[in-house]
Amino acid sequence: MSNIVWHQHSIDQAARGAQKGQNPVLLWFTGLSGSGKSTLAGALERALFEHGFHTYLLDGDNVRHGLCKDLGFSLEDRDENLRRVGEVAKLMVDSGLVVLSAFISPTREERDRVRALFPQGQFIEVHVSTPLSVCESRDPKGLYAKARKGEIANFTGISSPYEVPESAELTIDTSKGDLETQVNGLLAYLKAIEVLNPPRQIAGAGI
Ligand SMILES: Nc1ncnc2c1ncn2[C@@H]1O[C@H](COP(=O)(O)OS(=O)(=O)O)[C@@H](OP(=O)(O)O)[C@H]1O
Ligand SMILES: Nc1ncnc2c1ncn2[C@@H]1O[C@H](COP(=O)(O)OP(=O)(O)O)[C@@H](O)[C@H]1O
Repeated sequence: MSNIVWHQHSIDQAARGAQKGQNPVLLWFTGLSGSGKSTLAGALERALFEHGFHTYLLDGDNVRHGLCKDLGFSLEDRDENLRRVGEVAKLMVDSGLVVLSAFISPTREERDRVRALFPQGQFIEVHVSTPLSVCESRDPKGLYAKARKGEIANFTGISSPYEVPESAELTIDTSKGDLETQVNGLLAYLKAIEVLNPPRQIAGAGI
């Protein structure tokens, strides 16, 4: 690595964000399987998209079909999964996007490693805190039933740990309230931290 020097290009993250009329951030949804990460992140992305914002949603199930198709669910493989996702999310934020991600991301160390890739305030951890009992009763993919029967090894919450975040920016339990209220709460948060209402002018660009 010592022979590789960072090349600073003239178009930077601030310019790309300003062109899109937004301040780029990463919204990191973490929680048990079935807690509602994909549903919440998907509904928030739709609301942002419909308001004209430029977004991208990285979803665990989808990323594991391509970029991370070689990885399983040991703690080492999850670490590598989240390392790759963190780096991809960083590039996407650098491109000026509002990035959303939906990964179980079961350990504090993994989540903090991704957080450390970003300046203060740009990584927003959303703990989807729906209790295990509710996630298990939902079981939309039948995975909990299989895990209980021992047919899936290392299943989060059953035979593999989930470490509850200690300092998430937001916590949402999807067994309480409705999706619309939860999405409105997220939008209000993004508005309060000025992701949604930055100046749109690019100084000196003549446009
Ligand atoms: N052993 C085991 N444990 C947990 N989850 C499992 C497992 N095997 C398969 N699945 C399915 O994979 C989805 C989780 O992938 P992630 O990339 O989000 O996991 S991780 O962040 O690397 O821990 C997860 O998707 P979600 O239900 O959307 O969370 C499951 O459908
Ligand atoms: N906000 C919500 N309110 C009520 N039920 C929800 C909500 N979000 C998800 N669900 C239910 O939970 C199930 C799992 O949601 P999903 O988004 O796939 O979770 P995850 O991505 O965390 O695995 C869905 O099929 C749905 O029935």
